[in-house]
Amino acid sequence: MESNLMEAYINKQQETLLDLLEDEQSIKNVVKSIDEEQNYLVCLVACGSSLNAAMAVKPIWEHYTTAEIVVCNAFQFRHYAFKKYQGRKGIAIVISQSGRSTGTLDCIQVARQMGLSVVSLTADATSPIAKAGDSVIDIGCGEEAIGPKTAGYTATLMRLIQIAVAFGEKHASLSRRDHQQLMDTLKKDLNDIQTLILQMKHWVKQHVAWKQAPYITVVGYGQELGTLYEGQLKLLETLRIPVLAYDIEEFTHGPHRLIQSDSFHIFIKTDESGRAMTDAITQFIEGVNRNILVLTVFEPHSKYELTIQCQGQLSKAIKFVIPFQVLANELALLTGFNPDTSVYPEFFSKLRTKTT
Ligand SMILES: O=P(O)(O)OC[C@H]1O[C@](O)(CO)[C@@H](O)[C@@H]1O
Repeated sequence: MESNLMEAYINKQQETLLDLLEDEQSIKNVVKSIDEEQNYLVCLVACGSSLNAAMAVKPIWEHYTTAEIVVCNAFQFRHYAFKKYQGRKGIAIVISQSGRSTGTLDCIQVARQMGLSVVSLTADATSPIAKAGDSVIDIGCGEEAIGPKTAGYTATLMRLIQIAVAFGEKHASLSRRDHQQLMDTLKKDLNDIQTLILQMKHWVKQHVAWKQAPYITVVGYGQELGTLYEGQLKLLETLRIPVLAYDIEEFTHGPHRLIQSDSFHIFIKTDESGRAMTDAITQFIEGVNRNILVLTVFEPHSKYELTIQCQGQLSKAIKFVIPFQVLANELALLTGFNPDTSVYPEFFSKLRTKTT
């Protein structure tokens, strides 16, 4: 029995992602219709967790396409991108899980004035953002009726990964066989999401002191920066305490002073260049407190480490965010706060950043 809606959304991710993986045709049709040239521009435009998803997949896009990939939040895009990119050939992929963020919607008109064609990526085919695009890709997760998004975030990631890989196949940087292999590995990697969720819930039960965290730092590097920002957003949306995300080396230039007897620290340790620095910092923190969690692709070599199994590169963005989602919901529930609750119900209508 699930305690709240957020838990239900977290739990439905494995099934949704595996279903999305089987549904590639709509993506291929849209990608086929895009007529890209040399020096092609792809702007990924979004707000909040949709922006974090764009950030998390940028390295995958850069790996499989030759396009210039620009990730831009909606405000920056509307007010500052025009001069820089006007006249360039390309597309804007306008991402909004609800399809109702007004700033993101306005970006569609700006993109057209810049000469870009627009692909809308949304979970609501009847939304203003779906209607305004030249073409629409359904995120396929249905409505997520609470503030802190989880299912919509990973479904967005999956769609953006599928589009990047479809571009790769179209331009023969990926053979059909390589494409199939990539997708088969991704499928295997996604098959144990539910186990990862249970593992994380077990971890929370053994670390209930984390519910008292006055603040948390989240540190990582390389391709995992988008995941870091999403992890930060999830924790602060539910726990409503400061959560600060830093690149590994940046953490050593000032933010290290946040290491105190009652501070809490999460690290993402992958097979890129920051591994040794992560080990050095966690060893240092251990001299001050024991409130450390290291999410890693490696076998655990200390009691702080929790291994996330990823055979392929495509699944990392999806799987590394799951522990943050579970932590965010379970710790908030332990504090007595249900993250399903709308904290300021009148906020969006007053600020007009979302239509109803
Ligand atoms: O993807 P959308 O629907 O445009 O929403 C952007 C952000 O707005 C929120 O719905 C509320 O701030 C977040 O949950 C989400 O990340």
